Amino acid sequence: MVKICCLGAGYVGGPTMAVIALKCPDVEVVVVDITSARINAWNSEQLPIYEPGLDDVVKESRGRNLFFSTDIEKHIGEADIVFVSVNTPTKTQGLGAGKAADLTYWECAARMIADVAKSDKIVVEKSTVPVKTAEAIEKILVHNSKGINFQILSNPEFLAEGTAIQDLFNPDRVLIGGRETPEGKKTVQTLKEVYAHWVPEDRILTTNLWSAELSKLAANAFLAQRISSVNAISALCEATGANVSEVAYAVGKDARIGPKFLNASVGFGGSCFQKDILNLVYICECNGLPEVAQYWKSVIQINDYQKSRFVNRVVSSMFNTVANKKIAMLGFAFKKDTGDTRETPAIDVCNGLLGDKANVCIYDPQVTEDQIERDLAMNKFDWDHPTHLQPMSPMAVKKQVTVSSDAYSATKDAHGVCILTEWDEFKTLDFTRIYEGMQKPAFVFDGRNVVNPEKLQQIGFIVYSIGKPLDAWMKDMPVVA
Ligand SMILES: NC(=O)c1ccc[n+]([C@@H]2O[C@H](COP(=O)([O-])OP(=O)(O)OC[C@H]3O[C@@H](n4cnc5c(N)ncnc54)[C@H](O)[C@@H]3O)[C@@H](O)[C@H]2O)c1
Ligand SMILES: O=c1ccn([C@@H]2O[C@H](COP(=O)(O)OP(=O)(O)O[C@H]3O[C@H](CO)[C@@H](O)[C@H](O)[C@H]3O)[C@@H](O)[C@H]2O)c(=O)[nH]1
Repeated sequence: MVKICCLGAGYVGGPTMAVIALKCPDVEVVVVDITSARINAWNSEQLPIYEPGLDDVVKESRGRNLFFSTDIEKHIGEADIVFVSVNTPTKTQGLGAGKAADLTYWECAARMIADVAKSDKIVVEKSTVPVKTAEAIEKILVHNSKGINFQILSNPEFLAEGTAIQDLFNPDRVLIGGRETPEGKKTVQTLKEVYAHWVPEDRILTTNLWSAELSKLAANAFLAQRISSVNAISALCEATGANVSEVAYAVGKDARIGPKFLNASVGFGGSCFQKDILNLVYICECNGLPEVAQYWKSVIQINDYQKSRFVNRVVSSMFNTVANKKIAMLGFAFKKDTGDTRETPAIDVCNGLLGDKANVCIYDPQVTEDQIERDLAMNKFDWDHPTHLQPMSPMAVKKQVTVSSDAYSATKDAHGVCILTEWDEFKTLDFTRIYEGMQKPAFVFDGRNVVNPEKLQQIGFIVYSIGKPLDAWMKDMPVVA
């Protein structure tokens, strides 16, 4: 029986390994982590992450050929294939701070593998890493082990949160990069056989190591670039009376462009896009390519612009002040169907409103009050660090922020409602009831284009929808971006 051990029981390690175990009953999969609370949760009824379909997948394999453990040494020792899916956040200090990937966790993992391995192993990069990381990892493994043969593969993960299970069941592609030596090719084949249990062969791509590592950063950069492109156009739509949904539809009808990933929004969030583009920018700078670095940096600059544009629109529409006004925030997660708040635009929007002295009342179906407090107390780029390293929530957050358990109480007596996550339940809210409970004039600022602006205007709301023709109320109001 092939034995797999995965270091890192997070958003990637957990679901990915659960699917491998489900699809390959002849393979034993053990997911290990340094955080025992996370492992305990994976072994309980309340999994540590919310992901549609995940519970069923875990239930079917857990205890059969899927295990979660904190005994890292034992399971690395027994494994034939060691996946490493530890976090690779943006560095917050020192050389490359705010841009470069922090490989501390990866290096620790590699040293641990070298330390405890007593038999040959295939080590698989599952985390997103800078191109050429495999070379450094190989050196650590070789220099610190006693004659053991390590083969390294790059197998970046392309799942998106909220659709992780369907993405893993039916991936557009699985990418495996390896050394172009006979042994390297054999190793690629071994991993290919694992995925071949359920992924059609023509979707399993094999490349050299550097192409695989770089393809992951490039794919995220391309995806984020589409969002920044449509968001940039959304600002022009508001200035001219064009409708961004109509423009995106017309543009996306061109088969060369395609319709996906063209939804204008308050900005992209999540643990990957910003981090990976910053990493790409840093790599370009280190390779003497400042123009290329600037090109990708602009994707993030437009994203930051979009978030501040949204806050400024809220404040300027409400008589240029939100001081002491209750603003309801519907949605805090970075997208629907996840409880993940890493780099969610809601943090920036909330901070912007708090800076203008608003009282913000937040409702999100999957995000806890504790999480919101932690997020609002964090410095930028602190998001992917262990909980115990995060600063405590300051009193200001406690004073100005409340969390509600439903949309109706969150919006009660509010002056304005900001929609920041496209949860399905927000599409079917009773907005007449919400309007009746609010201060007048009542505003809705839709950062995800989930409501029908005309219908809400008929109820009496003043409505702002990203990139849509402006409400008469806002037409002549200058907005400083
Ligand atoms: N989240 C996503 O949707 C996604 C998708 C594709 C790729 N990625 C990439 O995958 C990697 C992991 O992302 P994530 O979202 O799962 O992160 P995460 O923070 O949810 O999980 C990482 C886990 O690794 C553990 N860890 C750290 N050092 C360890 C060690 N030495 N041994 C064992 N466990 C250790 C941490 O305790 C944590 O539980 C990142 O590089 C990320 O860029 C993420
Ligand atoms: O048209 C769109 C599509 C997405 N978003 C936003 O973009 C962010 C990221 O969304 P998405 O890409 O769906 O989720 P992630 O889980 O961040 O997944 C991305 O990042 C992962 C981590 O690297 C990759 O594996 C995935 O392929 C890649 O889609 C979210 O805030 C979305 O709301 C938009 O604003 N408009």
